[in-house]
Amino acid sequence: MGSGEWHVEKRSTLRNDSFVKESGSAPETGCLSIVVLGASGDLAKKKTFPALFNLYRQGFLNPDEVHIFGYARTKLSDEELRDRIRGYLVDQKNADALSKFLQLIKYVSGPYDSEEGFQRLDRAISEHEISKNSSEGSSRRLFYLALPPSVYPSVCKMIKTCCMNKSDLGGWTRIVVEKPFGKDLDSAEQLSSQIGELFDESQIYRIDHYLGKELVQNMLVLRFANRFFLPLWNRDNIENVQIVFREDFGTEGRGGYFDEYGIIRDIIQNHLLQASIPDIIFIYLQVLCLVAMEKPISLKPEHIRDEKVKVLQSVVPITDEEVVLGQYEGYRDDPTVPDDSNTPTFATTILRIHNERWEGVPFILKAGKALNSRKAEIRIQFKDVPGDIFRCQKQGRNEFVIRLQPSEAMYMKLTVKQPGLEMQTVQSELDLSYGQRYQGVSIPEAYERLILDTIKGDQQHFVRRDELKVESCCVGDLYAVAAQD
Ligand SMILES: NC(=O)C1=CN([C@@H]2O[C@H](COP(=O)(O)OP(=O)(O)OC[C@H]3O[C@@H](n4cnc5c(N)ncnc54)[C@H](OP(=O)(O)O)[C@@H]3O)[C@@H](O)[C@H]2O)C=CC1
Ligand SMILES: O=C1O[C@H](COP(=O)(O)O)[C@@H](O)[C@H](O)[C@H]1O
Repeated sequence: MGSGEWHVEKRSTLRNDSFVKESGSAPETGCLSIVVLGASGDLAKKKTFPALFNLYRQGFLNPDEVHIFGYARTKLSDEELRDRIRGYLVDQKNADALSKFLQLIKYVSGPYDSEEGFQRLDRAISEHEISKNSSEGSSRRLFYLALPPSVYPSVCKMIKTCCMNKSDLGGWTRIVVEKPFGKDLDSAEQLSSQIGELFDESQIYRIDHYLGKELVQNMLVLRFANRFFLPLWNRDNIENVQIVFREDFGTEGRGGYFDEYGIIRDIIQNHLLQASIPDIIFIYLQVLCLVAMEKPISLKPEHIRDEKVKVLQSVVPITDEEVVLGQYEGYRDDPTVPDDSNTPTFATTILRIHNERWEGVPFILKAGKALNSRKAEIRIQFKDVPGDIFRCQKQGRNEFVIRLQPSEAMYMKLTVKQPGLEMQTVQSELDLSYGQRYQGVSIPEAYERLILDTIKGDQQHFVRRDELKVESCCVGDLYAVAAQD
């Protein structure tokens, strides 16, 4: 390879071979049925079906093996469902792939709590399996719950009663559930128990799609494959860590869902921490874990998740003084939001981690909807240089910034000599912007990657039950503050 050239391996080779070797699980083949429950909804059309289409057109879903089923209460024909989602499937230019993909989709309408509907769904899946497996073989059934969490227990019960894979020769049944996983510790535990009575932990994939974002997936590599960071990543060198999520749009008709959960559960608990504050804060806990955790003993999912749990267990209870909540003007104008709603759409809080590495370092989490820009980033701010000899100028701090979106990038802010005859300092950047450095490489959408992981049985980027419990504990204080206000 010439200088300046680089080589991108196919994703399947990149991670999975090493992972499969470590975990000892063999790649699986055979008939695959993917069932999207809540197929009439917002998530299904915006994220789930587009991710499935992208996997299909890149060759990750074999048309000889796969069939996709939509299930929801709304009465629709197969063609009506296809028409609803067609506009969200990107590669409109590749009409052939698009129409072949749409033909793989069938729709079954039924309630979420009646065996009759799920028996019809089971028959549709079985017909597909029989048509694909001329001789009996392993069959794989993936149920994706693109639904409000309130219906998870009944849907899981129906799947267990009516729709499990029947092959004695292998295969599996897996369940993907979306956050928020409950509203507080009690409801999270209750939901976990209800689902846990029906399925093994190895069958349950709790999805937080921020864990599928390229730069979040890069965190372990950055931290543990670079000598640069190893000695600096601690309380001796780091002043604070900021994890920020801003959206420049509001609830847009999702108020019915959002108002019940709020920004803490929507984002902070899930994506940023995966604990339990307004929906936005939920997102942040997982990201925080990746920034703060110790090196796992291997890349095995259980080893990584063990280290994340330790971080969450070390989070100190949040105090009222370190929480600010707000609601954007106009939120209550959304017809799906109650006129007297007090639900926060903005939250900022400080988390403190009581361990040897992080004692005294504030982790500042900020998340908000309908702000003036859209951005998600992790900003590591370093301490000032001791004994600064450039006193004439106020030196900027060193910062390491990981921008998750938009335009994935990471850059280091550092002080250099201003070019010229004078000895003056100036802040500059070492910049790795993905758009420039990896031109022509398409970065997979988070959901693509995570759905592929569920098919491969890799739970590394999903939330384990005990992680969820500790998360809910650590943000429980935040919920309490939100409830007071
Ligand atoms: N939308 C998004 O961008 C994202 C959503 N999520 C998560 O995905 C899940 C689904 O979200 P989303 O698609 O936005 O939600 P929707 O409100 O669009 O609900 C999805 C479907 O569920 C059914 N449904 C809605 N409300 C109820 C109810 N009260 N009881 C029973 N069924 C109901 C409806 O189908 P029908 O009436 O036809 O049965 C609806 O089409 C949530 O857990 C959310 O947190 C996660 C990340 C992003
Ligand atoms: O889970 C959610 O995430 C989206 C933001 O996802 P992004 O990948 O587009 O950044 C957020 O809008 C939504 O409220 C929340 O439920």
